[in-house]
Parts: sequence; structure tokens; C-alpha cells
Amino acid sequence: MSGEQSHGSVVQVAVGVVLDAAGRVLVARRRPEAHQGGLWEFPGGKIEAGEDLLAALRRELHEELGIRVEEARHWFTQEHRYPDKSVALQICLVRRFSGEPRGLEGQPLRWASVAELMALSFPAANLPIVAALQTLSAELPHGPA
Ligand SMILES: Nc1nc2c([nH]c(=O)n2[C@@H]2O[C@H](COP(=O)(O)OP(=O)(O)OP(=O)(O)O)[C@@H](O)[C@H]2O)c(=O)[nH]1
Repeated sequence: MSGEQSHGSVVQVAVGVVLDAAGRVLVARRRPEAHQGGLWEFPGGKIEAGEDLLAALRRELHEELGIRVEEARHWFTQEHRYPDKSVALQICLVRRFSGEPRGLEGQPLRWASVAELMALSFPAANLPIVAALQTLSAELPHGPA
């Protein structure tokens, strides 16, 4: 757990909902041996001690995808208690970035419409995020972007 920013025993995670111009969302498949392995996720990772949320988001998305975040904002916090750990996902909407996302850690990537997201398997903590994206895309005539 060293290097992780924890409040009590809650692991703080910077999570990027990266949107393209068509309103599709970038998802990655977690490596099989990881916590919640094999499931799809939104790119991101643990916030380091003393690290600012958006700095953590920029660092993680650069390390994992090779992109530079140009415009992002905190959207909401989703807390979840798994049997083995508790997480606080700090969900950020990433509306502008530069570079073409690549799975630099070998993780499969795909762009999915909000409707397509519904057919993918996510960790339980992510289900409210998918629901929030549905609401967002229903409110906006041209999708979440
Ligand atoms: N990046 C990311 N993590 C998520 C999501 N949903 C979710 O429950 N998590 C949880 O948040 C925690 C932090 O994710 P991480 O990617 O930095 O951690 P990890 O387990 O791969 O790293 P580790 O092997 O160093 O422990 C994990 O327990 C992971 O299961 C998500 O959509 N994206």
C-alpha cells in the first residue's frame, strides 16, 4: 500500500472517462491477474500521496495510453467497498486530449458508445458510472461529448 493516497483504508483512484468527438468512451481491459482482473475499466490508477487529482489523471493516462490530457474536470466521486478493499473512484470527464491512445501496458482498448458499454463487464464500482453516462447522453442531443 505504500505510495497510495489513503483516507482511512480507502484507496483513492483517478479515473478518466475519455470521450471522442462522436461521444464514444474509451475503455480498457484489466490484466487477468489484477484486482477485478479481466473486466473492462476506465483508464486511471491510484493517486499517489500528496498528488493532485488532475495531476494523477494526467500521469496515469500518459503512462497507460500515451495521451496528453488537455481538458478534464472532476465529475463525481464513486465509493465502493469490495470484499478485499475499499476504493473511492474520482471520476473525471476528459473532453480534450492529444495523441492517439495506445495500450502501452499491453491492455486491450476499445472505443464504445454508451449503448455498447452496457454489454461489457465492469467492476461493480463502475456500474453507477455507466448509468451516469446514460443519463448524460440522454440529456445531450449529440451524446456525452
Ligand atoms: N483504473 C481503474 N480502477 C478501477 C476502476 N474501477 C475499479 O473498481 N477500480 C479499482 O481501483 C483500484 C485502483 O486501480 P489501479 O488500476 O491503479 O490498481 P491496480 O490494482 O491495477 O494496481 P496494483 O496492481 O498496483 O494494485 C483497483 O482496486 C481497481 O480494481 C476503473 O474503472 N479504473
